[in-house]
Amino acid sequence: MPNQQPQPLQWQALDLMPALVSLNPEQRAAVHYLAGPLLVLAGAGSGKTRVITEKIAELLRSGHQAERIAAITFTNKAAREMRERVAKLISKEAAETLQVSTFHALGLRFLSMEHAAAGLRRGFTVLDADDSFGILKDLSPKAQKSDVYDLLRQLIGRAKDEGLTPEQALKAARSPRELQAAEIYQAYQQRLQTFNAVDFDDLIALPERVLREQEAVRLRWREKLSYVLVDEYQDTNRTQYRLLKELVGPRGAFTAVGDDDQSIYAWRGANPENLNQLTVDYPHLKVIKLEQNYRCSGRILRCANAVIGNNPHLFEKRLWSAHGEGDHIRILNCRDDQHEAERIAAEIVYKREQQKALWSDFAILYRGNHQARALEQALRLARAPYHLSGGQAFFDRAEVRDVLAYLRLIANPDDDAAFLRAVQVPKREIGTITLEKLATLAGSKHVSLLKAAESIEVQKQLAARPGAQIAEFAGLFRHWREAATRMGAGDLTALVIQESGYAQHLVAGLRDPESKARREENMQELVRFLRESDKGRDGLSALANQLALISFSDRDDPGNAVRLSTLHASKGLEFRHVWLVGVEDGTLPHQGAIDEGRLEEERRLFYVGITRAKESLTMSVSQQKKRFGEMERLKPSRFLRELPETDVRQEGDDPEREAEEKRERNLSHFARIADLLK
Ligand SMILES: Nc1ncnc2c1ncn2[C@@H]1O[C@H](COP(=O)(O)OP(=O)(O)OP(=O)(O)O)[C@@H](O)[C@H]1O
Ligand SMILES: [Mg+2]
Repeated sequence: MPNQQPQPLQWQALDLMPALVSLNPEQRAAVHYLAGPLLVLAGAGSGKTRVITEKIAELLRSGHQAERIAAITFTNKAAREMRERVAKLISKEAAETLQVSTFHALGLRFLSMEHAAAGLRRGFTVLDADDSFGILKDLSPKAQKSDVYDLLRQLIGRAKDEGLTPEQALKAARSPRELQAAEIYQAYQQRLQTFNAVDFDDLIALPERVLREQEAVRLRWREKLSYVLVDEYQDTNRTQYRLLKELVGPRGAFTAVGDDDQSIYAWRGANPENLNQLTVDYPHLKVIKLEQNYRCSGRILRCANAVIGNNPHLFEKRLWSAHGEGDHIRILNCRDDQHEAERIAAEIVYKREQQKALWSDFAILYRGNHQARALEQALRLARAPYHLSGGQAFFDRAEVRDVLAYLRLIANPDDDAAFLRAVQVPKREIGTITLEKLATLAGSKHVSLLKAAESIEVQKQLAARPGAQIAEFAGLFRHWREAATRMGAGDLTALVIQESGYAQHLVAGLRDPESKARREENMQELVRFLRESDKGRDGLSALANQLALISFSDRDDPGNAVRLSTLHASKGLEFRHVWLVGVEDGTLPHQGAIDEGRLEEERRLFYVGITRAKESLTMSVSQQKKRFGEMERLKPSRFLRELPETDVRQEGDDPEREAEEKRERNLSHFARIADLLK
C-alpha cells in the first residue's frame, strides 16, 4: 500500500548516494528477471531508467560479458549518463566496454562491422539531413519550394521505416504523383550507393534488412549479444522495433522499459502501439508495473496525474509519491514574453543564492526552439550560465557541418558527399553541369570525385574555367592533407577556414552584427573543441573516426549551468526546479496541433514537462507576444484548467513583490560582501 505519511524531502541525499538507495520489490523483480522477455511499464519518475542501470550491473555481476550487453537509449546524453552510472556501480573498465548507445549509433556500429553484407565499402559516409536535402534538390526535375524536399525526405524516411525498397515503392505506386516520388526515391538510393553513403534512416533500416535476409549475419549477432535493454521504448518506430526483434531472436533476452503517456515522437514515426505489439509477438512476455514515483513532490505528481488522466490509456497506471506535499505549483502571469524571461532569470539568480543551489538544479522548458532566444538574452544579462539543449545542436549548424565536410574530405578522399558539400561552399564557379560531368568521368574510372578532380586528364575534359577551378580545389586538398601530417585537427581547421575562403563566405551578406558574431563564435568554438579533443598527432584516419563520432553526439556535457531545453529534449531528465514557459493556447498546445485536433500528444508533452520537476514547478503565461511584428493577445493554455485548483497558486505581474525580491537580492549580495570583509 502507498505510504500516505508525508515524509521530509530527501532528494539531495538520494543524489549523493544513488548506489546505496535500495530498490523497491517490483524494481528488484525487474532487475533479477532473466527467464525471458520483460516489459517494465510505468509512469514518469518511477525508476525505469534506474532499473536498466541496475540490471546492467546485475548482468555483469552474474557473469555476462560487458561487450555482449547492449543498452539502447534515446539520446547520446542518456547513453553517457548510463555509462557513468554503471561505472559508479561496477567498474570503469566494464562501463567502457559496455555498448550503451542510441539505436542510430548501434546501427552505425553494425554497418561498420557488416558493411560488405550491407553492400557498402569500407569507410562509407553517413549523410546528414542537409546532405540528403542537397541530393533531393539535385534530383528533382525542377526547382521546388524547400518544403517539397522536406516532404520527399519524410516520404523516403517513411518508406524505409516500413521496409519498402525503391522497387517495391515503384510497384506499389497508385497515382502519377506516387510514381514520381518513388522514382525520386530510387534515384536517391542509387546516388547514395554511388557515394558509398547511407542516410540517417538507413542506419536502422539497413541493419534490419541485413539481419532479416542474411542468416549467417543474424546468427552471428544473436551470438554476439547476450542481452539487450531498451529505455524509452514507447518512442521506438516500426523499424527500430523490427531491428530489436531480429537482434534478440525468439529467445527474447531483453528488457524494454517505457511509458505510453510519454510518447511524444509520433510525428517522427514513433509508434506506442509497439508496446502492445510486444505482448503479441512474445506471448510469454512478462510485464512489471512500477507505481512509486521517486522524483516529484506530492503536488507536482498530483498535477501530472490529473492532466494525463484526460487522455485515453493503453495501460492503466497509478503513481504515488512518498515525498512530502511540497510547494504549490506557481502560475506566473506576465505582461509579455520579454518580461516573462527577465522575471524567470531574476527568480533563478535569487533562488540559487537563497538556497545555495547549483545552476544545474534549474531548468527552463519550452515548446519550440524560437522561445529560447528571449530566455538566453535574459540569462546572459543576469550573468547566469546556461546551456541550450535540444535546439539546433552545435554540430547540426550549417556552418559547422560545412567545415566538417572539408575535414571529412581531407580524411577520406573517397567521401563524395563531403566533396559535393565542400565544393559548393563558398561558391566557386563550378556549376551543376561541371559536377555532373565530373561525376560521370569519376564513375567511368571507378574513382571518387576528389580523385577524379585531381587527375589532369579529367581536368582537361572539363570546360576551361570550371576545369581550372576544379584543379585549384583539388590542389587545396593536396596541400591540406600534407598539412595534416604536421598539425593537429584544431590548427588544421583554422587553416582550412582561412584558406578555403570560408571565413569570408560565412559573414558575407550578413547585415545583422549579432548573427555575424554568432557564426564567427561557432567557428572559433569548433576550432577550440577540436584543439581540446585532439590527443596529439594521430593522423588522418583517427581524425575521420573522431569526426564520424562527433557528428552524432550531442557532445555537450552541460556542466553547472541552467538548462534551457525543448520539452521534447527534456525526456528522461530531472531537475530540482523547473520553469515551464509559454503555457498559452497556441504555444502549448501548439496551434498546429489545435487545428488538427492532435491534443493528446500535446498533453503528453505537457505531462513530460511537469514530471521533470522534483521540488518546485512554475508555469508562466504571457498576456501578449510579438508575432510577425504585431502584438498578439494570448490566452492561458487550456491545459491549465486541468490542474487541481488546490495545488496551484496564481501569481500576477506584481511590481511590489518584484521590488521586494530585488531588495532581498541586494541585501543578500550585501551580506556576502560583508562576509568577505570580516
Ligand atoms: N528505489 C528507489 N529509491 C529511491 N530513489 C529511486 C529509486 N528508484 C529510482 N529512484 C530515483 O528516482 C528518480 C527517477 O528515476 P528514473 O529517472 O529512473 O525514472 P524513470 O522512470 O526513468 O523516469 P522517466 O519516465 O522520466 O524517464 C531518480 O532520481 C532515481 O535515482
Ligand atoms: Mg527514464
